[in-house]
Amino acid sequence: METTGDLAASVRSILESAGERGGADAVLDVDPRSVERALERAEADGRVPIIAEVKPTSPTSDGVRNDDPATLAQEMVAGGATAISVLTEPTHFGGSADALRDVRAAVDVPVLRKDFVLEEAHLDLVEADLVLLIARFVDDLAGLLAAARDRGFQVLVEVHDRAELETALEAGAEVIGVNNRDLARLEVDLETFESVAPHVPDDVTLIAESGISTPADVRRMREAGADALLVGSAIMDHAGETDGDVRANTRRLTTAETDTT
Ligand SMILES: O=C(O)c1ccccc1NCC(=O)[C@H](O)[C@H](O)COP(=O)(O)O
Repeated sequence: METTGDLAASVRSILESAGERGGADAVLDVDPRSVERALERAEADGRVPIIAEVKPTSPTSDGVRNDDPATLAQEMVAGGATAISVLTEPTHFGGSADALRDVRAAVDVPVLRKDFVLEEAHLDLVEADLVLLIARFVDDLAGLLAAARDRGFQVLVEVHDRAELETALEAGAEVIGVNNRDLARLEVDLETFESVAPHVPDDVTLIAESGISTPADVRRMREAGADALLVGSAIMDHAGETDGDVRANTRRLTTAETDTT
């Protein structure tokens, strides 16, 4: 696992906290909502498949939103979101397992657990339909992927470059996210997705992550091959530039391919 290399101080701190967090007493047995079917439904409806993220704050956010996570998620679904991502990391993102439980009970779309899962016991914190594994931070990606699937989770493996993509493919990942955020400087660059996407096999579900703000960004990522897009900040609007209307912010992105005005 990469812990000391070229990483922002906040990311090193996130990893330290993650390493100290325990697991749970029982091994989970999840009955997941299908991500593939949710994507098919969105495409059939003419909605851009957006995974909208309940992200109270983050090291790069301009503020904190303390709204009820379940209400936020319902508003995102009303705006056309295909799935919901919920941060469960507590110390840097304001997330919690309870938030994810509440969200999953309040919506009927798949819910992604967004966290820094480093070892098998971390998987058992809370049920979700999809769990994130970050290729760079996991020692035995194939082993953790298998452990997650054994519990019933679908797995999103996050990569940032070609080498991490190869690691993910060798481990058997079927859903891959390319993170446009560079974890050394925490800057986003949509060219990251554009440079990695052509090397992803067609049978992999491909997700563009981070830094997607506008309908033009959505169209750009879709043209580069994204089957779905993970969006947090532009929907949460921590700075309150859009009156915090997450339904409208989600709708602006889910309609990006039909409303080009
Ligand atoms: O968002 C951050 O500030 C951040 C900092 C350090 C590590 C990870 C971080 N974000 C995690 C994510 O993957 C994003 O929340 C997600 O991709 C959505 O990104 P965005 O739409 O840019 O909020």
